[in-house]
Amino acid sequence: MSVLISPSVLAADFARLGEEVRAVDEAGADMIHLDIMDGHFVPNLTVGPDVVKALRPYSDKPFDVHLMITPNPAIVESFAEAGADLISVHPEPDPHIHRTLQAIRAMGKKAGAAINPGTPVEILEPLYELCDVILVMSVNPGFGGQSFMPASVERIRHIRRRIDELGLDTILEVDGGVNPETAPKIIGAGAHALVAGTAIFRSKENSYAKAVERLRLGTAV
Ligand SMILES: O=C(CO)[C@@H](O)[C@H](O)COP(=O)(O)O
Repeated sequence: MSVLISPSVLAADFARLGEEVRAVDEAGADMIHLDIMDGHFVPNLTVGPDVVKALRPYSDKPFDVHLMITPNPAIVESFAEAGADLISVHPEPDPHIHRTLQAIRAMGKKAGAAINPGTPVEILEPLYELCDVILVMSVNPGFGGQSFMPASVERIRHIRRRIDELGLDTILEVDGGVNPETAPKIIGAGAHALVAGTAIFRSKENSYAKAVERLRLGTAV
């Protein structure tokens, strides 16, 4: 299975977001990752559905929207309407996570469950069948530029094993501190979708295409 790269525009130039989305699309990104934060579930604020909608014309690639928000069905729906293709939500703050995941699928979108580093992987047990994506946070969410938490490798391995045991084709995606050094460990543990902000938008060689390919191969190019 080839590795999917989903650049996180959290690290992009916010004054030129549309151009940045187009640039990573042309650089070979498989998806565009949009981090939505409400200042409650995580201590930061980003953008809402209007910005997602405004960015939609800049790329035909799937919009991979990660909602770091306290649960709110109307807000989830507004991101679907804005053009999200894949919507990941967190079980930690959501007392009705099954309903939320089912609602996302009912809107014709791929449903994802995202879990924080401190959340036991067992929280996913009742959710696997309802998910098209499992998003493993390898940093505490809220900010870009943090270091990959090494304990994530064992968590990824465990989730990969469960996906395979259940015979599912769930996308196993990892987000936080993903770079050319950590990518091989993440891929080796069984993930096949990588979210990266800093390693792409702030890569030293100043080529989004090289940065994307370097992550995809999990080696230097
Ligand atoms: O969701 C988040 C942070 O909460 C991530 O998507 C970050 O945006 C990843 O940034 P890097 O660790 O790649 O800089």
